[in-house]
Amino acid sequence: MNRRMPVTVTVTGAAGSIGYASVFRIAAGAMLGHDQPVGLRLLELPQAIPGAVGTAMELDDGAFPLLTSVDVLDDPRKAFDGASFGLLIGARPRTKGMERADLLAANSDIFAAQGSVINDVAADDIRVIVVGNPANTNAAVAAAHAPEVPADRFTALTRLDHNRAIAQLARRTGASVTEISRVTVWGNHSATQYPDIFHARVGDRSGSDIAADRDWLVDDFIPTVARRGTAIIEARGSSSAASAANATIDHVHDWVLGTRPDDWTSVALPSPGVYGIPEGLVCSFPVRSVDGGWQIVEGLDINDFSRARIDASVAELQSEREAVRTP
Ligand SMILES: NC(=O)c1ccc[n+]([C@@H]2O[C@H](COP(=O)([O-])OP(=O)(O)OC[C@H]3O[C@@H](n4cnc5c(N)ncnc54)[C@H](O)[C@@H]3O)[C@@H](O)[C@H]2O)c1
Ligand SMILES: O=C(O)C[C@H](O)C(=O)O
Repeated sequence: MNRRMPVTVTVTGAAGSIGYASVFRIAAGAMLGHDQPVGLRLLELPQAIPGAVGTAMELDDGAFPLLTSVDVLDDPRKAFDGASFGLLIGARPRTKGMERADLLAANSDIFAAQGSVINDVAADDIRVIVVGNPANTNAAVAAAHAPEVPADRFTALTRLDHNRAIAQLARRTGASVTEISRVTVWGNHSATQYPDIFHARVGDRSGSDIAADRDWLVDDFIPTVARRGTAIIEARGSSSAASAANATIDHVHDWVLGTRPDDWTSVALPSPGVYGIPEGLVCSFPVRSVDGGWQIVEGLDINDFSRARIDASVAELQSEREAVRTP
């Protein structure tokens, strides 16, 4: 019999594509472990409540041993009350022909309001992952409206980019994904992101050896990873859903249960001012999870090739930050 207390996980946009692809795996224990009971709160806009009710019915029908409760709510204050995890997925997704900049104004109000509610009612150990785009800046907005929550509890999803980079590297080298470690995605979850393989290991090969083929690196690897989201929108007519849900679960799983030994992952979190990245900017870094908190891997040599690309993505983050109003 399981004697651990259930933890409350609030999922916003629960009736949407990523929400739907996430909640069943959370209920099955893939995110917090197979010994951790979970109470799910599904937050939706009023017009999407019927869809969320249907999802809740299906969760019931899964008879998940770890799932202790499911609540469908349209009131953020009730949804985040006592929550230990906030998966902030609900947002307006980018559709064909829409620029990310268009999303800034539409979404910053949502994340300001949710940050403020999290500040007021969430559990003291609240950990937030922002998935809704533009994810880095939305996380910065939410954090800015939650002054009583430590800023490093607000993160944004770049694990999908990290996983995409590993998959492309595996395809290129013929290695299994399990043989690949120490990949880093720097910067923004956007086309300016920089997937860095200079410190990676692929079996017994070094990433810098693989990166020596600059034509492949510049013309194939980096743009394939950085533009994968757009390629998926073009192919599917809507943005990635199952892979985004998978990455969200990977992110929280590693945050709570730790990163692989001798490896790291990529997470966007407020910069403490390392690697020349301005303090407070929600930027993707190489990180390890230690005792339930993210620690940036410091001291990596950044060559000129990498520096220019990191700086370009950081410049974009700065312009996004300037475009949204924060207190
Ligand atoms: N960071 C990443 O790696 C990544 C990857 C893929 C998609 N995304 C982003 O994730 C977001 C969700 O994508 P999706 O495909 O699930 O979209 P979707 O349109 O299928 O679902 C979004 C859901 O959010 C709900 N919603 C909107 N505003 C809300 C609010 N204020 N409170 C609660 N719910 C709200 C909508 O009613 C809808 O059901 C989009 O912004 C998309 O661009 C991010
Ligand atoms: O919605 C998008 O803009 C794309 C999405 O963030 C993705 O990376 O798949």
